[in-house]
Amino acid sequence: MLHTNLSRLLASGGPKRLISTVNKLTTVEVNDKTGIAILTMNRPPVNGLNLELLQDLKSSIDEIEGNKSRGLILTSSSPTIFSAGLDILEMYKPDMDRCRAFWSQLQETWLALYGSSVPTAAAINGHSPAGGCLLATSCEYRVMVPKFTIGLNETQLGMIAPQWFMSAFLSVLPQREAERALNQGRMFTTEEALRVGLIDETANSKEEAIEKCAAFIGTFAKVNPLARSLTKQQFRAADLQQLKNGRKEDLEKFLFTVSQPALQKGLGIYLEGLKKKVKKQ
Ligand SMILES: CC/C=C\C/C=C\C/C=C\CC/C=C/CC(=O)SCCNC(=O)CCNC(=O)[C@H](O)C(C)(C)COP(=O)(O)OP(=O)(O)OC[C@H]1O[C@@H](n2cnc3c(N)ncnc32)[C@H](O)[C@@H]1OP(=O)(O)O
Repeated sequence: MLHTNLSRLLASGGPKRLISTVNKLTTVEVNDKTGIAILTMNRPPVNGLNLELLQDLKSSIDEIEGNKSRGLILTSSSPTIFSAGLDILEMYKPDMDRCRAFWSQLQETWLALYGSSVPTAAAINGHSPAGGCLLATSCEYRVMVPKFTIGLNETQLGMIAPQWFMSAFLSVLPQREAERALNQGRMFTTEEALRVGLIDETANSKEEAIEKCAAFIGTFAKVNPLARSLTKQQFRAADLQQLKNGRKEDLEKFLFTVSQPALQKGLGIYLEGLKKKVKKQ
């Protein structure tokens, strides 16, 4: 079968062409034979989504859209973290001009990924909280390696996930499951995520996860690309439009939220907790 051959080729490490080294925090590798692009996040230690990583992600997505790749697989160069979500340092004691640019870029990058015309899949090779989960659920397919966690934990930080985070989550999970998980700020283990349908498959390694993502993308090999992409866009149009219409209001809500002293206090305590955890190990 064509898609099986595609995934074998990709996994075999077959002929790969590095077509972009321009961005500092992401790389794009397109397999010459399969035409599938692997977009890798590379911002140690945890792929925290700061302004620059979000800019590089957006520019890599644009590049993949422009070079006629047959699909996009999003993954991470870290062996244990897909993405730790938004870089909390962008929200803690922020410079308000940068904070504005940061949130606007997050909106821009999400619109590009969720609305991408090429088939998208996430090879989740590590923990994927909050913004990491947003990236994964914005893709059409998810394959995750065991012993990691994924979910929208915003309420655990005293924050509210914006409507468009919920839209991506709701494109994967039924409303009842999604509502409960968001209210709890629940992080799912790989096994739990598979059980509820937050991920589609598990894989024993990053390579196998990429292979399974490639197999998913291969299922479109015989489908008319324009018909496929317009169908996808119709499914996602209302979610995309909702943010496009409300971008300014969403930005103002975010800036208001981060300027609240109670939120700043909470973030400070949360960051301290992350650092203490490091010292204990
Ligand atoms: C009505 C209102 C309507 C709408 C609302 C409007 C606006 C909404 C407002 C706000 C929305 C905000 C949305 C936020 C979404 C997010 O993404 S918030 C970020 C959430 N992320 C997390 O909670 C993850 C925290 N990190 C971890 O759990 C662990 O680090 C992780 C499991 C990822 C990895 O663990 P481990 O391998 O053990 O690594 P360490 O914990 O040791 O971490 C290494 C260093 O990295 C630092 N770090 C980790 N995560 C982050 C992060 N997200 N941001 C910044 N820094 C991070 C950690 O402190 C360590 O730093 P050190 O080396 O000690 O300096």
